[in-house]
Amino acid sequence: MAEVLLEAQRLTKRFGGLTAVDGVSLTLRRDRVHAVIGPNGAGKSTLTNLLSGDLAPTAGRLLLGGRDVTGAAPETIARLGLGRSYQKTNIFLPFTVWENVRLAAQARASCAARWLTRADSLATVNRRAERALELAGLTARAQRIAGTISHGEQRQLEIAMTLATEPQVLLLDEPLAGMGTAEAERIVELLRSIKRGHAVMLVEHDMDAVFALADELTVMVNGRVIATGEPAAIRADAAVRAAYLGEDA
Ligand SMILES: Nc1ncnc2c1ncn2[C@@H]1O[C@H](COP(=O)(O)OP(=O)(O)OP(=O)(O)O)[C@@H](O)[C@H]1O
Repeated sequence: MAEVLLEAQRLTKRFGGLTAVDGVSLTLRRDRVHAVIGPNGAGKSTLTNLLSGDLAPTAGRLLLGGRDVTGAAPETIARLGLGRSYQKTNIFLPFTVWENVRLAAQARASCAARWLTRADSLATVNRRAERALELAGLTARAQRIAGTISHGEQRQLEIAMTLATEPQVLLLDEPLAGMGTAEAERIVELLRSIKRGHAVMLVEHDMDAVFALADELTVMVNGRVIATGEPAAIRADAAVRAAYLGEDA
């Protein structure tokens, strides 16, 4: 079995009287895509925020690379190897594609840079940015202004910016949102290629993409996990079909 990079143990998040995430356990492994699906309001974004440290859990534990990071700040969790993309884009539209990716690479380097000479750190940042652009299939777009590339390319840029921090674990929140079929197919191919070396958690409503990519799925409804397993088992699960796919059990 591939190496475990992230483990959530019975994570819970309450907002006042509402339990948005209710005792969710989840394991992310290197070289695997783990999709989290569920209807609107199921708690997928809240779970993502718990894993990235953007929200602190009310209860439960979070382990990253075997270290307990429960309640740690997002910057600490990012430094320990977790990168995430957001539903709302973080791109600086007036800047070039290259400048956006370089800024993301620089954010990661700011700590390490203290130990390096300026020239070394600059070279490291540039190398990291170039690699991220290449992995995301955007090398040919490097000098374009980010606001002028297509919606699909902007989502690729978002992924490149996440990769530029050189994470081990990637949390991708609806990377296919608002895309046409051809663009979606390109991103599916891209995600398939970047899963090598990374543990990927994919939150996505596009079921074709989910079933094309996922090695494992977790299905959430009302904050709870109702099923976890391989795609074939999830497809066949009566509770999932009834609760989520809208079919009679
Ligand atoms: N900051 C918050 N304060 C109060 N309630 C919240 C907060 N964030 C989320 N919720 C509630 O928690 C529940 C889960 O929301 P969440 O956004 O995690 O679901 P989701 O599965 O990501 O939905 P979608 O697919 O629409 O993005 C919802 O009932 C939502 O209204």
